[in-house]
Amino acid sequence: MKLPTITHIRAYSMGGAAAKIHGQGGGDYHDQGKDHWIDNHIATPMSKYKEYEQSRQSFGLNVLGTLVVEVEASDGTTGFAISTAGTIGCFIVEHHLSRFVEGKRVDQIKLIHDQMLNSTLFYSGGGGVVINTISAVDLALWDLYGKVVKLPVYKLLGGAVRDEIHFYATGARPDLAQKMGFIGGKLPTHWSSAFGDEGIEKDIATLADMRERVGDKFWLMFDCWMSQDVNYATKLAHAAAPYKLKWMEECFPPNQIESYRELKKNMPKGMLMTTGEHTGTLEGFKELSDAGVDILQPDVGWCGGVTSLCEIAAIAKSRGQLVVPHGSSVYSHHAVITFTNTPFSEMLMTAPKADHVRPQFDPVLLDEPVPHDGIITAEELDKPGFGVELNRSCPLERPFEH
Ligand SMILES: C[C@H](O)[C@H](O)[C@@H](O)[C@@H](O)C(=O)O
Ligand SMILES: [Mg+2]
Repeated sequence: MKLPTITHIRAYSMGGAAAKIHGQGGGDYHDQGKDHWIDNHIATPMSKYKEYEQSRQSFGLNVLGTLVVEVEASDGTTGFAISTAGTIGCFIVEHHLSRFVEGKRVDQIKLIHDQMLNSTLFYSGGGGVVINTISAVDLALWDLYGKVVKLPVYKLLGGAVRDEIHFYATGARPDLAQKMGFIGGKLPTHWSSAFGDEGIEKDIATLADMRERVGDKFWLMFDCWMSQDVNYATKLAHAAAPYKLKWMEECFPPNQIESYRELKKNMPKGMLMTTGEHTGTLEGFKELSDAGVDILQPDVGWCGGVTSLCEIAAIAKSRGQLVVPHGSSVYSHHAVITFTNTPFSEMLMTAPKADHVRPQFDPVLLDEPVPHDGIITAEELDKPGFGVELNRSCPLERPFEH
């Protein structure tokens, strides 16, 4: 089969500080409207500042906005993907990365990936918005390739190793998630080292209440979003053990490898330590794996795309560790269903009260699949590419053209 070449790459943004319309959700799923659980006194490294304690949007968590990357082939087929990079990402795609994409064949994804990574090293530092942007291009290329050869991405990656993906839910209401058929509920912590022992008491009270509601078998986890120090995390883990907390997630910033190593030694035996959603390089994941992280949690839109996610999964596999990507919808589903060390996955509840299942990247992806009874089947993923289309009625802007 003679494969077409890529003739155009285009970048659009939605939301974020540069946009007129906010609270749309989308690729930057923290860019939600008012009274949303995801912006209600969640503990962060900024919690120590009174003015930034209540809301993560107040310190700019939704400042970037959604990046949409669209690629077009010489046969007219288009592919696209999204991530969290907004207008900055549009600039990088149009004025820098486009030169590595246009003119290549649709199957030259790994070559393009390596050129994007190496050509941006002088300003990416190996992570952050540059890697988010590269991830969106990589995902768009996989989508285009699948749509050209009329195969789902998971089949391009070697096929499913299981018939279904089972999900835990992240949100304020694990008790409701249990009723929806999820296998567990991950609670954001609302307090942190900045609040001392009182913070531990308050989050433990929430955990105890949830354990009462869900019974003994349902998984409960804490997501600590980089807000702790080793001593606080150690005390919280031991206080949580009687309530069968399954894991402590992202207690520290991504580069505090020694803190993770220390916490792993201090934690109650059997409790898992997880992290990775804000790490953007293979080297970073290797260091976390070396530090004893039990579950690596890359975000496929923030770690280098599917191409990088497959390499990260191999790092975990080489040590008998799991890779359970941070919630990233179809972009993660198509990869994890081909991974033997991903026994379950994450569904981020973006409904404002976490009381029903809303597509994570709503409203940007048309036909975005969601778990039913906590499950998505391989069959539901059986559509070309990532199986979704761009909702062109969204307020998308193309700020730069190359
Ligand atoms: C719920 C957490 O605070 C974050 O908002 C979430 O995006 C992430 O940490 C997660 O693991 O889902
Ligand atoms: Mg997390």
